[in-house]
Amino acid sequence: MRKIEHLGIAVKDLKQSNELFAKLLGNKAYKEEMVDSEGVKTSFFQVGDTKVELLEGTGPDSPISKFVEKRAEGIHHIAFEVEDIQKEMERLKKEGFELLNEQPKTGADHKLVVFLHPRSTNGVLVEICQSTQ
Ligand SMILES: CC[C@@H](C(=O)O)C(=O)SCCNC(=O)CCNC(=O)[C@H](O)C(C)(C)COP(=O)(O)OP(=O)(O)OC[C@H]1O[C@@H](n2cnc3c(N)ncnc32)[C@H](O)[C@@H]1OP(=O)(O)O
Ligand SMILES: [Co+2]
Repeated sequence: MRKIEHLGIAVKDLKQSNELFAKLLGNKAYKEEMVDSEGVKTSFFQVGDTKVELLEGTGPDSPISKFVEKRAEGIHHIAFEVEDIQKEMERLKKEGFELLNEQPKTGADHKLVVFLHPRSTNGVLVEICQSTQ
């Protein structure tokens, strides 16, 4: 794995949180993007060599809405950048991690993504992602 690509933070209101994080980080989100397949609206902030991804659920079945409902707003996942996602999926499967999807999915910000179930990663939802750019 190359680096932490982003930290995903679940929020109730993306607009309000964009303002809050712009104040906190001293710069504005560089993009907003809907990912209908995941039921999320996202925004991205560059922080040095990595990013913060804010996520608001778009409906009650969204993983983000469920997370906020069951727990609270807060850190939702950690995303690691990989060079070859298929190769990394094979490696992680062999190591006994539980992959949540059989094939990479299209994520936000020009990425292919795969998630690992938090029960196989000490309670932390892990995303691995490969750039498509
Ligand atoms: C925008 C695209 C992409 C990107 O490009 O960056 C994204 O980041 S999308 C982010 C949103 N998408 C996802 O989160 C997809 C992967 N997640 C899932 O498949 C599910 O959320 C889940 C992790 C399998 C949980 O789903 P489910 O079992 O239906 O939910 P429950 O609410 O019943 O939770 C079961 C169990 O898991 C715990 N949980 C849920 N979410 C998390 C989390 N983010 N981190 C840690 N633990 C989590 C939840 O608390 C339950 O635990 P117990 O109560 O102890 O059973
Ligand atoms: Co993410």
